[in-house]
Amino acid sequence: MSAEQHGLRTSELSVRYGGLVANDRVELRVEPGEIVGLIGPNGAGKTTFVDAVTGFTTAEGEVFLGGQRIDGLPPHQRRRRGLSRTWQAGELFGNLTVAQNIEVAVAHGGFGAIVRDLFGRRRASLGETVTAALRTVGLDGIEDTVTRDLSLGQQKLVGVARALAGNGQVVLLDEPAAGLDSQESLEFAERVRGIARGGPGVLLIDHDMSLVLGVCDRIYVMEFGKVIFTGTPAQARTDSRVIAAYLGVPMESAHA
Ligand SMILES: Nc1ncnc2c1ncn2[C@@H]1O[C@H](COP(=O)(O)OP(=O)(O)OP(=O)(O)O)[C@@H](O)[C@H]1O
Repeated sequence: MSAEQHGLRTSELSVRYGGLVANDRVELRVEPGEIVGLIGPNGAGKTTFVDAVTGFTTAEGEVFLGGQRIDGLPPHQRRRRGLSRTWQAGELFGNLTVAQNIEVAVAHGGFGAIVRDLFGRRRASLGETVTAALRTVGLDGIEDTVTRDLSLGQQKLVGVARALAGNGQVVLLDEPAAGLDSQESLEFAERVRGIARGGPGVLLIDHDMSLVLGVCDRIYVMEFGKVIFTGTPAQARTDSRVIAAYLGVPMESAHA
């Protein structure tokens, strides 16, 4: 089976908002177990890409998940097939418990790969699914805590657990580390590594360059809707197009 049969792949994905081409024939792939970064200046089209892939905005082009075309499907069916996301603004209900927040996102029998690893081959109960999702982000034991009582860092991780809990294949994290301090960001990077080790591919969008360059296997850089660079973090640090897109700011200190 070719590598194309796994993970997420887009082909010629374009999004237009009136006269603005917000995504311009984007070719991107995320393999299982791989952490891929998507970076670029404000307004480059990163969130638009996540919206297009997950079905929340109209796009032209093709989206494949596990080798199957999914671009004709509505968002909930893409999620059921194993594609999930977090939202930039967070999407948790502060007055619900952590478990309740995750339960509302769990589609029938989702979270397959990780739960099967942890609990054997039988279908997991809702409670097991919640516990497994929290364990993956290092937050086991807080199921009954009311979400607004958590720190911001913990809330971000609950958002990630919630995305994972409906998911088996690829998770798209849209600025998951925004608002975290540098220590929390380091811990978060460890958690992302743990998630990818568990099987799912991860697409990480963030303005924290030390997080993205430190944790990702490969990086895509987007500018004005186009992918202008693909390569390893080490290659990104010295690529003239990437440096120019960040206005000459050294990559290590380029925070938006
Ligand atoms: N619903 C919309 N209608 C019209 N234009 C939009 C819409 N959503 C985004 N845009 C425009 O598309 C372009 C890409 O926006 P997008 O939010 O995808 O960028 P981004 O790279 O995620 O930015 P940031 O880093 O600030 O989150 C911007 O020019 C933005 O103003």
